[in-house]
Amino acid sequence: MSSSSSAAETWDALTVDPALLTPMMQHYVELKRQYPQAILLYRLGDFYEMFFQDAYIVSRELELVLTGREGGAIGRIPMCGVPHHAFERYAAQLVAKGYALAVCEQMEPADQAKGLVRREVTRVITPGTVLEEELLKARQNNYLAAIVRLKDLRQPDSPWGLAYADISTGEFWVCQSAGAEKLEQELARLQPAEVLLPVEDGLGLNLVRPRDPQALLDLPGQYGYTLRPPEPFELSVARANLLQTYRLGSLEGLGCAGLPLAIRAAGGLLQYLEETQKNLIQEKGLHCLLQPPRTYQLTDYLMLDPQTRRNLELTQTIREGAFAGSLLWVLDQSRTAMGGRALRRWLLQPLRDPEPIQARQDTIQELLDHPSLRTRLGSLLDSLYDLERLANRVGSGTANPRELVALGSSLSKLPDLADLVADAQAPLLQSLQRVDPALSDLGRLIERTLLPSPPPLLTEGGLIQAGVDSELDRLRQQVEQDRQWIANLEKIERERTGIPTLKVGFNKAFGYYLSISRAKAHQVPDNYIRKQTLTNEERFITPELKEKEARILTAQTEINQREYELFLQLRLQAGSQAEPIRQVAQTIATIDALLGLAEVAVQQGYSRPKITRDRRLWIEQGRHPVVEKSLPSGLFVANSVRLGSPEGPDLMVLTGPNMSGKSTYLRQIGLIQILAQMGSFVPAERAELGLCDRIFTRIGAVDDLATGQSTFMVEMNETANILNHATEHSLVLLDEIGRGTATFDGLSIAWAVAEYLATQVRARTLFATHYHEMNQLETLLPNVANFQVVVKELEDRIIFLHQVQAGGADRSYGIEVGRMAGLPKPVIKRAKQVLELVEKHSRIGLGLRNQGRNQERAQGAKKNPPEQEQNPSTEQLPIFPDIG
Ligand SMILES: Nc1ncnc2c1ncn2[C@@H]1O[C@H](COP(=O)(O)OP(=O)(O)OP(=O)(O)O)[C@@H](O)[C@H]1O
Repeated sequence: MSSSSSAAETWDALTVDPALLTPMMQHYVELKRQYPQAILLYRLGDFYEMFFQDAYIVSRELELVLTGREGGAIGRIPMCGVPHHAFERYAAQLVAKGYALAVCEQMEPADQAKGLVRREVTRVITPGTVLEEELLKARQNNYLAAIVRLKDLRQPDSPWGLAYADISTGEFWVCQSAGAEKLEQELARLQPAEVLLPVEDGLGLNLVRPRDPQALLDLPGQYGYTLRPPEPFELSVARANLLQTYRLGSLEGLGCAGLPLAIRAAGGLLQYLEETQKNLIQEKGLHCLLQPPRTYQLTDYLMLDPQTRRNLELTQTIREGAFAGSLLWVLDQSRTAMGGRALRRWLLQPLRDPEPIQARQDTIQELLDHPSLRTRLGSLLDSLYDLERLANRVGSGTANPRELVALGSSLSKLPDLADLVADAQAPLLQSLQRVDPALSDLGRLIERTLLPSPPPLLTEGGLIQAGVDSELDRLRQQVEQDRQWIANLEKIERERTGIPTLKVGFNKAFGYYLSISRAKAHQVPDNYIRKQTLTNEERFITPELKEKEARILTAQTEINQREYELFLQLRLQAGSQAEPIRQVAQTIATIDALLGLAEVAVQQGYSRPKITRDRRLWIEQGRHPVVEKSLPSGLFVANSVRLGSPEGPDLMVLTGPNMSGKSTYLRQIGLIQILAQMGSFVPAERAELGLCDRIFTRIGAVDDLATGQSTFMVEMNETANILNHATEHSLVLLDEIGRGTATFDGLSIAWAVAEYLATQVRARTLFATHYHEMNQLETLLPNVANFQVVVKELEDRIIFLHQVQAGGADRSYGIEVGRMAGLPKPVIKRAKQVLELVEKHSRIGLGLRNQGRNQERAQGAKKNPPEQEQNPSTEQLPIFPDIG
């Protein structure tokens, strides 16, 4: 970096002495000090410029050239700019990286300014308050969250309150709970774009970007935090804010009256929006942008921790982080973006109450039974726009003409939608039968008022249909006549002057003119006034021509103004219906998501699972939804499972060679349970499933380099988490616990973990392992059963059958798999010798060879399970009785 720029690096717009700056830079610095937390984009002609530290940040983040500009006595100051027409693209990148932006516009044309051009910050965009369509992901919510915690969350069971909202759709939720782990789970589910946090010194550093080294120690570092002053988060202030915003007398109806931390978080969130969205809400208040908060409890839903979401590849694959290959990729056949968002929410937050699950199932069933309804519903949904986000665009008064047209065309289709489901039986479908007449009227009004393809700008006319407004029609007619007069002028003047090459032209500088070649210029009549002389032509005007032109211009300005006013009236009228639009949008989103699930069920042959209130996990001929779809049709081998019923085992020890399909089997069971609890049909011939409270997974080895933990440490952390939190209603999927350390340590841990899960927790567990010694557990505990994925052994190779059968495998075939992978022959030969020796001499091998003799004792232990439950000291099972 040059010496001048390194000097510049020390300049700080927040501390620089304004006396050293030009008047314009003084103004910049003044604004920057009002928005210290944001990057200030300062409009200069066709560019948004950034100066001082912002110039460095933006040039680094967007890989743009860092330049400089004379700043006054101070000399050159660093500068970086983006062209105004590319604003949205650059803004999207900065917001995605967690920056807040303050956008300063020119409020008057530079050539009309007396002195300094008037400039103002017209909006502040923060990652959680984005409304612009271009900056939002269509099929994902964009959440702003607020957290209130009483003390450091690293202290056990520390209570917290959470509020979150998506201001592009109007959703607003609150909850209150305790314990850092649960809060982390909620944040991982929501992936908030921005988290608000009250802090005592909230005005110092007030933006902590994702992965900022200064991150708050008791909160996950992958989110961006905006530190806020504490007052709006105080209970009395927050409560008053909620009551006032939603014009309520009490919070009882919202269900959060007794949840002070949730109320505080909600109040802080509302106040932040009031502050940052001033422009949007000034006339109407925040209730037009956000629905009243809905209260939920974590126990209303199947809890999925971040590892489980990742391991089961619910929304993205583990390896590439890609959407293709995830469960959502298979499931999402929704036609609208709002349906896509609903489905994603359901997948990340499956239900635990059988009733709403059955309501979704009933809808899917009815759609399955009526193929023509599916087809017609599908094509109607295809023609609908994102009503949920459009509701908020009109509610906030930011919708452009095209968006209003989209709203109108969607609303006027509501009666057609109602007709389609007129005979429907499922209550969710029936909820589309009642169309609020105010909405279909509004749809028709918009369609009657606006032209079908208006320009994106509001001020250039071309918005309003003929016949809507008599004054507008009169002005248009007058302009039309005057234009016609000008169009005829050419013919008339050619005849009058006898100059056949005479033309009527128009340019921005002079307006209309009559053009005549220089050779004929002497023939012009007296009333022609010469305006401009070019090489080959002379340009003239006449008083009459100018008069018509002036009339056209004035009328055009009036037309534009009138159209603009009519548009604003219409938008305001639409805005007053934001809440009913939002509600119908949510119903349509639900139906769209369910129609997509019905299509998947048809295409992939899914069946309706029976939801039970017990602990059964019965799946007949289940398949992995993603692996099945990735393989040629018919190649996936279906497998069954029966766990958790009174007569069935709780814990399955699953053995089998590498590559045989153990992980796939484990995952498919987790995925089927999630599908069932989100209300979907499942890839199985039949399934009967009790509702789970949580699904835990410990699958695969992922180094958590970011936290400096080794693979084994991560594995142990995750295992500890499972043992400490699983209940008898949980489903636990464990793949190769203990393989990250020495064999004997690993086996010992695996054994103890399985034993604890089977006897203490009694969670339904699938325990895949290469330690065949674990098969002994079956002989010792009544609720453990051995299964294996079988292979066919040929003389020179093994064939993977991917079939799960009762009984434990006695071999790993690890060496065979190594040979298939191309390990050199001498290595394979030597490995076989070593294996033989190890098996002969290891304590484990010895113990297991002796186990036959201990079978009887073991059977005795098996017959007395209640005693084991009551007295933990008897649960230590005799593994090596003859040796120890
Ligand atoms: N039921 C099945 N039907 C058809 N193919 C399958 C089936 N299960 C697994 N496979 C295929 O076998 C591959 C290996 O499966 P998986 O990763 O589940 O094996 P694994 O036993 O867990 O292996 P390892 O012990 O090495 O981790 C999968 O990528 C898939 O292509």
